[in-house]
Amino acid sequence: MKIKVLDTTLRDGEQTPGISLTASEKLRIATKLDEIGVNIIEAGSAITSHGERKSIKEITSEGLNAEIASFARAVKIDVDAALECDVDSVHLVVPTSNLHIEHKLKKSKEEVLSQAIDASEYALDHGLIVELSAEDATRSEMKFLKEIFNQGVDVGVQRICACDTVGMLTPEKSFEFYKELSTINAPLSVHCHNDFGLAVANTLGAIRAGATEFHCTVNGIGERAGNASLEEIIVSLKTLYGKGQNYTIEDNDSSIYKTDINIQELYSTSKLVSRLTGVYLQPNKAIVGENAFAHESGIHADGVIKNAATYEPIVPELVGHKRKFIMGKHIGTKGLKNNLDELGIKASDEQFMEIFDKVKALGDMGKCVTDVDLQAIAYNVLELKREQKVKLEEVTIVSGNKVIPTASIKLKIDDKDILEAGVGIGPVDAAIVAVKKGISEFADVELEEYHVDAITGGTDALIDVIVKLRLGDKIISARSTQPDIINASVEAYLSGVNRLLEDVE
Ligand SMILES: CC(=O)SCCNC(=O)CCNC(=O)[C@H](O)C(C)(C)COP(=O)(O)OP(=O)(O)OC[C@H]1O[C@@H](n2cnc3c(N)ncnc32)[C@H](O)[C@@H]1OP(=O)(O)O
Ligand SMILES: CC(=O)C(=O)O
Repeated sequence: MKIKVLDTTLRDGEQTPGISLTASEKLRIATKLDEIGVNIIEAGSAITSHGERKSIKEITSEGLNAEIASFARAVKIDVDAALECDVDSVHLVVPTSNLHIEHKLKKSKEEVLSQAIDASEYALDHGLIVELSAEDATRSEMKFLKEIFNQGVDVGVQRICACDTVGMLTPEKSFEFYKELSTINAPLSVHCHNDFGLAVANTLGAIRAGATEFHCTVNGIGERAGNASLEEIIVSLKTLYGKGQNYTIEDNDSSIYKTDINIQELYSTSKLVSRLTGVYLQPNKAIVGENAFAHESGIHADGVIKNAATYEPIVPELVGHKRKFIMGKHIGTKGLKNNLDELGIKASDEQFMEIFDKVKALGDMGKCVTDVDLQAIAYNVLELKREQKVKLEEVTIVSGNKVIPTASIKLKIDDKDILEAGVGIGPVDAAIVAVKKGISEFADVELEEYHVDAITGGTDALIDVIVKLRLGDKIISARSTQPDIINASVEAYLSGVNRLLEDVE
């Protein structure tokens, strides 16, 4: 059965407190959603502001394949605002629970019903596709809900949607609820919120019951605890309702439920949305979190090395992610051997056990060992010394409340002095910009992640910086711990760069 995807990252997702995307950021996300096969993009809520209308217009003028929708209340001005943006459709929302009708709208049911139908007719008369949506549907009287939907269908709305606005469903109730609504003569859509952490399960329940479209957001962002997450639903539909663990890209059409989504782009889409919205992903987020395919425990790493299926429900490459073996307290010998092999380090049995003991000791101190830490430990044990290609000679920062943060940097690269300067959003950014310029002749190293932690809490704390750097396909993590955030950042960056450049040579 074909299931349509309405992605509302740019509307409900943007309603996450604190998020406000610029028009160009919205366009980048919309373009990505279109590329990965989203059928309907809810680009925003046109009535919201002048800026919102500008963003939606930029998206509608892009000629994307997806249907572009605007949220609209059941009022003429909202539909007019949507029309001004040249959208294809409106997600026309009307509250249906007594609670919302009496306390929020302060209207009677009859008034709400005629408001919904009038607004639907108005939108249809102006050439829009209408998805008539019931807000707080799951706390509404079924009789009234059906009445609104049936009257909507009678005047020509193309789709209906029932929203679990405050996440009150359970998977069982969801199945029953959407089963009942699936008897209405129109494609049925499900919109679930995650207040009890059940948005994805409830969405799947609704699809099992006959919903043929679901609403979702990338990374599950949205009001309060968020919405049902695109990546979790897609992977569940393709694998759990298909060939399970044996699912491969070639099996795209083998699942009971088929979507147009390119599953291999889910991780890159998640990263894009996380970066542009500034909503940092919890590491244990299913499918796309940094730990979703990371293994520290020795028993797990050993199992995964022998056969990944032992501790991975799907291979990470399926969603464009990567497997990682983390080095900490719980590491075992196989996991460590794997990481040393990846770094190209060969050790005798005795040397290996010495490296292993040192990693365990750091783990006991609460440390997580980065690739560069492991390399340093191994070189120490193996009594190897490698010359660093890029050495930091000087870094100077100018920063304050009345200047653009500026950094000048002196590097020694293969005994050649390099002087560079850079400006940035803050002093750390300026320093990294300057370093990046300094090494640009040798390598284009991308900073993929930057984490900073004040270890001892106060303003005089030791600063622990961990960076993740990419050079082509090669990704490396590196750290520096120092009292000064600029020095720690530059040192962590350069130690990662040196490690990456060793591989190039
Ligand atoms: C569950 C959801 O996600 S709903 C979507 C939430 N999204 C938004 O709120 C988008 C951003 N919102 C905004 O920019 C503003 O709230 C606007 C422009 C929509 C409205 O602003 P204002 O006119 O100042 O109204 P305000 O936001 O204070 O109150 C909302 C009004 O809409 C009414 N309303 C709420 N939902 C609906 C609806 N679906 N249909 C018709 N009217 C509605 C409320 O009753 C209230 O009207 P009232 O003051 O006459 O009682
Ligand atoms: C419409 C909507 O976003 C909701 O009811 O949750």
